[in-house]
Amino acid sequence: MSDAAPPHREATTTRTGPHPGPSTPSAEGARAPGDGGGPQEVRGLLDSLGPLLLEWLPRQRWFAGKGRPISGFALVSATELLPPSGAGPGLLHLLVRARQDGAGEDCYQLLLGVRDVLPPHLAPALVGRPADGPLRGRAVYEGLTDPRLAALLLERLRMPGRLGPLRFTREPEVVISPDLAPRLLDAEQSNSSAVYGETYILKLFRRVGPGVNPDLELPRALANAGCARVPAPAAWFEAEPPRAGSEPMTLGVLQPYLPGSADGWQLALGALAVGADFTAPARALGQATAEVHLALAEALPTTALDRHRLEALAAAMTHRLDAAAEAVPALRPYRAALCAAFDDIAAPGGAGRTWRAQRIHGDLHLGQALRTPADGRWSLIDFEGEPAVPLAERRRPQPVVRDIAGMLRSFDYAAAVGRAPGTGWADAARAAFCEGYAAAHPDDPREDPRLLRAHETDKAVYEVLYEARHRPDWLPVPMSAIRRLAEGSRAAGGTPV
Ligand SMILES: Nc1ncnc2c1ncn2[C@@H]1O[C@H](COP(=O)(O)OP(=O)(O)O)[C@@H](O)[C@H]1O
Ligand SMILES: O=P(O)(O)O[C@H]1O[C@H](CO)[C@@H](O[C@H]2O[C@H](CO)[C@@H](O)[C@H](O)[C@H]2O)[C@H](O)[C@H]1O
Repeated sequence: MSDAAPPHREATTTRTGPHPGPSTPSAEGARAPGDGGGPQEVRGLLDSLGPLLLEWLPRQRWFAGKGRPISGFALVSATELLPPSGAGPGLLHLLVRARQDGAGEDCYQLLLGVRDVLPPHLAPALVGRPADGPLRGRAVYEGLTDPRLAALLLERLRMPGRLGPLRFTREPEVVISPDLAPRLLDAEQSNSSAVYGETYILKLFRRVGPGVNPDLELPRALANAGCARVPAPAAWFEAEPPRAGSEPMTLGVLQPYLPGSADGWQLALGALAVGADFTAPARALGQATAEVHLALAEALPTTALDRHRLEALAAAMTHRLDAAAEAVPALRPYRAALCAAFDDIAAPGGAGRTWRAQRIHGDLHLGQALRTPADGRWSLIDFEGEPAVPLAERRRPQPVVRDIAGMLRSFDYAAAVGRAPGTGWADAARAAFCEGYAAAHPDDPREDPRLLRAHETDKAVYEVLYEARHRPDWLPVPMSAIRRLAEGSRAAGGTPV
């Protein structure tokens, strides 16, 4: 296939056949809808959906490759969860690789409804009508928006088992009642979630890859360790590995829904709107975070953060900064000053004392903490880590300071978005969070300001890239932190964050 081929055409003809390229799983691993659909039918399916996906996929909030055109698709698997019958909808589960020039490939999970006639309330969910192929002329739409189809997915989790490459598992002691009415969350998300009868929430991962997703792995480990700060997975589903020797892909996790809960972001903005301080909730959140860290360190392996690892950490932070500055030129004037914060931790005695690395949340911010109104108790959710980071990296042990820095940045974000006058509100919330953490954990993050500053800098760099890609209007929020952190770094000896 010529690289000069128009993307539209290429997308319809790329690697759907039985002889995929080296990085593409074999189409023998792909299942076509209907009974025993072979490679011909598989090829026909993606050929006809390709042009529609080319338009639709980049518009989805959860599409990770924003700003880079898609140059081709490859089908990893196609499973018919429900065949269309008469006026009833069908449900097709697809794993599709999208290739982007210069950016490799990402595998996405799609749940597509299929109907001859799309009812008006589902019209906004339309992906399109294929011009040819097995779905020719039918309405193909985002399946989770259709309550009948979302209900079907819960039914699969309720009655576990296998279907083609898909494997549904339920914790043996969990009983899921039938007929829990579904509703799709319309939150700005990296994935998609459906709530069932205010009892369960199913998170459907969108960008998927081989290996257990930490958002299943860590909450399960925490539940087994008796930590009640995290909703325990009740059921989940995976895809069998497309290649021998590779690991299954986690596709979705069902967990108890915390009804009436509000997330820390909403609560912080609410407090800012009425000029209230946030120190009591921040202190409690620090304590909850410490409890989760302690439980993770008990449940899963830890390692010492020795000099060699600190050097590797500093090098990785510098590398991320360079990649971000490549994409966001506004970062470039601050590069040298920001690098100094990373170099600081690699210098002898840079992290004041020896810390340990362990499994952590990985993308902790106020939106990942839910508080239930009845008892004011905080729970943590979404242990997936930073969506842009490769899975293997997200599953590595890291210093707990990374999570702490994430939450400290979040207080700063809230203060900026909630237009706090001056830095007092954020400073007080940040201090209270650290106090709460230190009261419940033997390690006090304030004892090592250089390690904390390096992590806060690294997080702010990540946020600059995140905002540039997803919410350009918000770019000034992390950029003002970048300026402050660079200033602190330039000042002799640096200013503790
Ligand atoms: N157990 C839960 N109980 C109540 N609401 C939840 C629960 N889990 C997630 N949510 C809601 O769903 C939203 C998205 O969940 P999250 O796991 O953060 O998804 P994503 O990774 O796609 O951002 C959260 O912001 C929260 O409002
Ligand atoms: O919740 P996700 O796992 O999708 O995390 C991503 O999106 C977050 C925004 O929703 C982003 O968080 C940034 O914005 C928050 C305010 O909306 C702020 O509280 C965080 O501190 C800030 O990092 C997160 O970085 C990103 O990975």
